[in-house]
Amino acid sequence: MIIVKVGGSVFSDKKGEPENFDHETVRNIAKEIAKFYPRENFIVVHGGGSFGHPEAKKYGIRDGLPEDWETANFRRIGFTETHQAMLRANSEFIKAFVREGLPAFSVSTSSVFITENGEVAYGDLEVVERLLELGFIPVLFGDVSIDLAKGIDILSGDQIITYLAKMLEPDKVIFLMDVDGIYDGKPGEGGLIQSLSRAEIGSLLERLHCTAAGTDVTGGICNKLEEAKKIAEHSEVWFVNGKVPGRLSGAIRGDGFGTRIKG
Ligand SMILES: Nc1ncnc2c1ncn2[C@@H]1O[C@H](COP(=O)(O)OP(=O)(O)OP(=O)(O)O)[C@@H](O)[C@H]1O
Ligand SMILES: C=C(C)CCOP(=O)(O)O
Repeated sequence: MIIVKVGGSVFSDKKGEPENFDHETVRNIAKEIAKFYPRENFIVVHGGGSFGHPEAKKYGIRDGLPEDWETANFRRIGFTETHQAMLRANSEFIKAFVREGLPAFSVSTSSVFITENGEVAYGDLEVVERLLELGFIPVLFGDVSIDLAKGIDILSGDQIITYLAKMLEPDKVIFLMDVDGIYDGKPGEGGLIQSLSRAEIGSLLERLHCTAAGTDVTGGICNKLEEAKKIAEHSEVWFVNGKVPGRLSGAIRGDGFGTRIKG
């Protein structure tokens, strides 16, 4: 089984208009998956991009539910609005996949996982496992979450993947990004790292100063590398450019262009 994370920067321009969606890129991703399905089983997880992140930021969802009723209710409305924005992004994914004959099925992350300070506290994967057994492609997404410590929070797609990898032990986890892989520095400045061991991630994080978070509410490239370090305990991890046709196929075959992380 292969888990594919479609980064928010792949399917939308995070600095562009709210809720912009790159239909052509997602159609190409679906076409590439269709070349391997059903020989391979897939779980797809997508990020927030220009859908979830602006709403989450506007309503301060990561700050949780305060005592003050007015502010708490503002955030409750924001919790709902952010989830609805993510459902709209998810619906575009499902439509694109179904058009390519892929039985993609939407699974709402906020109905499966409970967090504690933004980390998965527990998740009930029975539905996901049964969907896989029945030949479906479960499609999850970064979402709002009920949080044991803060009341509400955001659960990033990258953290969902870490939990799925730990519980389901996929053969491979592939992160699709809008750049060619992980760079030793800022993209365009540092060189592309084609191969990385799990043990080398710590020193890379130090070299990157983890300042690449940009406008994301869930931590950008640093969070991604932190999660990749945990995932590599269970599976091979790839970071490839999801905007360039053929790169996903290369990672699925195992001879692709991008960054490969081994345990
Ligand atoms: N050293 C680096 N290597 C690779 N990308 C980097 C690096 N430093 C900064 N970046 C930036 O990180 C971005 C990817 O992180 P980002 O959080 O936007 O990923 P995403 O998975 O597309 O988004 P989301 O979390 O919304 O799903 C790239 O667009 C890239 O410009
Ligand atoms: C902001 C929301 C709702 C989802 C965040 O998920 P990510 O883009 O995978 O970090």
